[in-house]
Parts: sequence; structure tokens; C-alpha cells
Amino acid sequence: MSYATLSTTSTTSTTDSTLSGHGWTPELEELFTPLAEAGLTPARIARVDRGQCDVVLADPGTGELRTVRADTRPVRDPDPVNCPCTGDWAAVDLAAEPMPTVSALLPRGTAIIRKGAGGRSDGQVLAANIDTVLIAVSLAADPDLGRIERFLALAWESGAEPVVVLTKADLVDDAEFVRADVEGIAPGVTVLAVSAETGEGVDVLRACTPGSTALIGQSGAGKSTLTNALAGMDAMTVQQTRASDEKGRHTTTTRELIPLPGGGVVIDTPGLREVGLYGGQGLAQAFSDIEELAENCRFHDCGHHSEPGCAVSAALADGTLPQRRMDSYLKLQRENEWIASRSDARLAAARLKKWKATIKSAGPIRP
Ligand SMILES: Nc1nc2c(ncn2[C@@H]2O[C@H](COP(=O)(O)OP(=O)(O)OP(=O)(O)O)[C@@H](O)[C@H]2O)c(=O)[nH]1
Ligand SMILES: [Zn+2]
Repeated sequence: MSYATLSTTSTTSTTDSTLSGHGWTPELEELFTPLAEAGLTPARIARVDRGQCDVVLADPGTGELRTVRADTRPVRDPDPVNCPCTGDWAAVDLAAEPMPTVSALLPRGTAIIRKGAGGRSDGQVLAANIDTVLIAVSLAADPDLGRIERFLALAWESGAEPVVVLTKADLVDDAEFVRADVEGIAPGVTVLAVSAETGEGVDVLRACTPGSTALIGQSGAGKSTLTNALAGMDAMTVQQTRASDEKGRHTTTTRELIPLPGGGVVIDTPGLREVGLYGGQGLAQAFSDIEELAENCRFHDCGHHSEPGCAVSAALADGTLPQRRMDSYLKLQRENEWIASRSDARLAAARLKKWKATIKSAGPIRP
């Protein structure tokens, strides 16, 4: 399938303001006009299962919000990145038989894409059309700075604004100390310490999450608990962490989009064991301090090894740039380059296959 190509004629609507709490905007409304004229209904995907999904829409009859099960087969795509995902805006044919179908997906504003698990170069979309990415990190153990940097690169790459949320602040005495430490590796990013247990920091967090928010992080980081705290109800099931290793039991298996009382939605994602980067510029944003240093190197193509006038080496030498952070940057950069070359090869193979199919369907060339 391909994303719907949409013209931009203006329109007015009476019912779709119901969806504004779910992120529906006048701009989307305008994009949707030709689809509305074709009898389709706008809907936000709240959960995806194999071949089907739950969508939230304003009922064309009553104008009330309704969750509907819809068939996603018409928008199936060989590239997993183009397949429907929680947070996508969809055009739904409610009259389709035997069940409503998703007829098209609207172009995405933002999307969190990680490298698919198991060494494949496919991407996997975790959430679409989000404004803020909350990176949940448990304070129950010493935070792994390298892992936070990796999550930050993934979050920046999505196009949404990252926020680091240090969870379970009630379990430690020095939350502020750790928070300041993490702030040092997250240039331009808000870092909050929060406890769902005592409520500490939850109001501040709420103020940081207007519009659509997605929660990412390792299993057991406290994502579902935070979702419940933000939603003010038990929207997600939370299971006890295994006491031995502080790991959760992978309670959250399907992504879900939950409306917040003050407007906006939060998308809880399953715990991520592996967070492979899927290329792009997010890494440069996550390491903007190093990128800025590099701009002061004497040579434009400085490799930051032993070149004269290297600002990065100087910062490493005087300790303003920790070696750990530099190593982390180089490691993620290698990984990013690898995935970029892998996906180039994959795209080339796909193009070749398509070309062969086109030639075949065109039949023998006539003299
Ligand atoms: N003390 C304390 N425990 C918390 C807090 N937040 C979460 N927990 C506990 O941490 C464990 C894991 O929380 P979840 O919210 O299920 O974690 P998750 O990140 O959603 O886990 P997955 O669904 O596996 O990805 C549960 O036992 C929670 O009760 C907190 O603020 N303080
Ligand atoms: Zn340099």
C-alpha cells in the first residue's frame, strides 16, 4: 500500500472536533477532505494486531467517540515501516463488509523507528504522530548512560521532542544527583525525576506532555505505571518486577493509545530489550555537544584522532568531554552507518525486483 496522496482543499466539519483531544487538527481535516468526500471516516489507530486494529473515531451518526475494530489488510505493505502502527491516522470505511476496513493511512508527522530485532535491516515503527517521547529509566539501578544516549538518538530521530523520565525516585536518596548526571549527557533535553508511588514530579511531567506522547524504555522501567499515573486510572496492567534483577515480565505486549483527562493521548510501548538505531540524523542531535566541538576543528574533515587543531581531542584531553561519551558516540555512529548501508542494499534489491515485475507484466517487446 502507499500513503494516500491528498489534495488540500478546505472544508468545515461538525463532528471531527470530537477527535481533537486525540490530536486531530484543522490541517489534518483539510488533508482528509477528498477521503471524507469518498465516504471515509478519520480515525486514530489505538492498537494493532495481526491483520486488524482498534481505531478511535467520531461516530458519523452520533458524533460520539467510539472504538471500532477494523481490517488492516488493504493497507498491508511489504516494508514494515509503512504498515499501520499505533498513533497513525487512518481513513476507515465503516460500511465495508464483513467488517470496517482501513482504506488508507495519512502521511505521518513523526514516527519512532527502531531497527527490527534479530539482525534484520528492516525498521519497526513503535509509535506514529507523537509530539513528545518520554524515555523511562528506572532509578532502582545505576542508570546506563550509554543506553540513555542510544534512546535519545532514537527519540530525536523520530522528529518528536525527547524527555528523560527517571522513574521510581522514591527508591533512592540521591535522585537529584543522578538527574544532574543524566542532564549532562542529554543536551537540550528536559530530565525529570518522578515517582508514581509518591506522586513526586508527576504534575511537572503532565505539563511536559501536551498532545501525543509516547513512552519508551526497557521492560520494568515503569512505563505502564507512569501511563496510569498520567491517565489517572488503571489503563495498563502492571505486574510485579522480578525482585532478583529488577526486570519486568513484559506485561505490555501490544501498544495502546490512552486518552488523558486534560486532552492529549499517551502511547505505552512494550519494553525494549534491543534498541538498534535505524539511521538518520537523530544521533547528531543526541550528541550536539560533540558536533558543536567538531565545528571548531581546524580541518573540516577532521577525524578527531591526532590532527593538529582538533577541538574534540582538546576537549577529551582537558576532561570537558568524557572519553566514555566520545566512545559511545563513535560506537553508535558505526552502527548507524552499517544500518544505512544495509537498508540501501535492501532498497536496491527491492527496486530490482519491482523493475523485473514491471517488465514481465509489460509482456514481450514487440518489433
Ligand atoms: N517503588 C516504585 N515502584 C515502581 C514505580 N513505578 C513503577 N514501579 C514498579 O516497577 C515495576 C514495573 O513497572 P511497569 O510499569 O510494569 O514497567 P513497564 O516499563 O511498563 O514494563 P513492561 O510493560 O514490561 O515494559 C512494577 O512492579 C511497578 O509497581 C515507582 O514510582 N516507585
Ligand atoms: Zn577534530
